[in-house]
Amino acid sequence: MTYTDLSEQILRKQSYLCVGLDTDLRKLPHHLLTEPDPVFAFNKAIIDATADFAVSYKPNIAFYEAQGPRGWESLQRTLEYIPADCFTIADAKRGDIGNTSGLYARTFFEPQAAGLNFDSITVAPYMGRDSVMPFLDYEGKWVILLALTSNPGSADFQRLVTTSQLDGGMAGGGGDYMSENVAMDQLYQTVIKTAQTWAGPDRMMFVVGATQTSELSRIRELAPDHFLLVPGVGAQGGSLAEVSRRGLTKAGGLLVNASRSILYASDGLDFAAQARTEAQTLQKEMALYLAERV
Ligand SMILES: O=c1ccn([C@@H]2O[C@H](COP(=O)(O)O)[C@@H](O)[C@H]2O)c(=O)[nH]1
Repeated sequence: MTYTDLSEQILRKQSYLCVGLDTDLRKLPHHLLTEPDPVFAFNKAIIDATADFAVSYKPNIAFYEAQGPRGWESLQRTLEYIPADCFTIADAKRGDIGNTSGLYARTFFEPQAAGLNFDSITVAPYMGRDSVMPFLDYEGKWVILLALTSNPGSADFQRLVTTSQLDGGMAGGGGDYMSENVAMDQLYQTVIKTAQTWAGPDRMMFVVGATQTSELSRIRELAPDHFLLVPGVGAQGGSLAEVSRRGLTKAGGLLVNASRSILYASDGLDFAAQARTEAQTLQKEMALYLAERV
């Protein structure tokens, strides 16, 4: 899916909702456990119930890998079932030396390899350029790079202040605090600046937690046109209003993820109906913010 396609879907559906398919076998409604593939049966019902209000689906790969081969089959079935007008994200957080990243890219982008054909994958940036480029070798596929994550531990490394030489140094651009030829940035800011020399907004997004709204305006300055994947609304308590106020662009520019708050709104027979209500509530709020944006 292209940048323009995604932006058009957002405007058409009046939504930038990404439904996170963090499907935990232990949390499924009991009546589904007799299905041949309970995880797929659950995902199918959730997708049917939420597709009117979502522009994207994000299976978190950990939930499928934890079930061994049958989890992988559930993932394949789920991906095939997601409507073609929705942007698909493999939340896998991969990245390794180039040779190995190439195999990860094959896994998630080449249907004839592992039976998966995602639009995008989340990638950890800390092994640098050569660990990310193999994903970008796949034309039309997207990298979603972890920048400032939603968890408390994001402060351990991502918020550390780093220095870089402006005259031919690493960051390529001005820093938040300047002294002569040295720019000082937080590490996540260096990630955002440097990664923009690897790919443009048409192939790369950044992960920014909904719990990090104090940094969001600065992030928008650093990456004015990039889509941001924003998890952390719902169960993690992030504010959709704040994220939208600081992050929305003319093209939309946001994919806001909610997983548990939608998937597990009810554990009874009405789980899909309750998931639909949760998704619709978020979409209605998003439509208001889309109308208000400059
Ligand atoms: O910074 C990050 C990066 C990824 N995630 C993932 O998003 C979902 C959030 O789930 P909720 O149930 O809506 O909290 C989950 O798959 C995380 O692994 C994140 O939360 N923060």
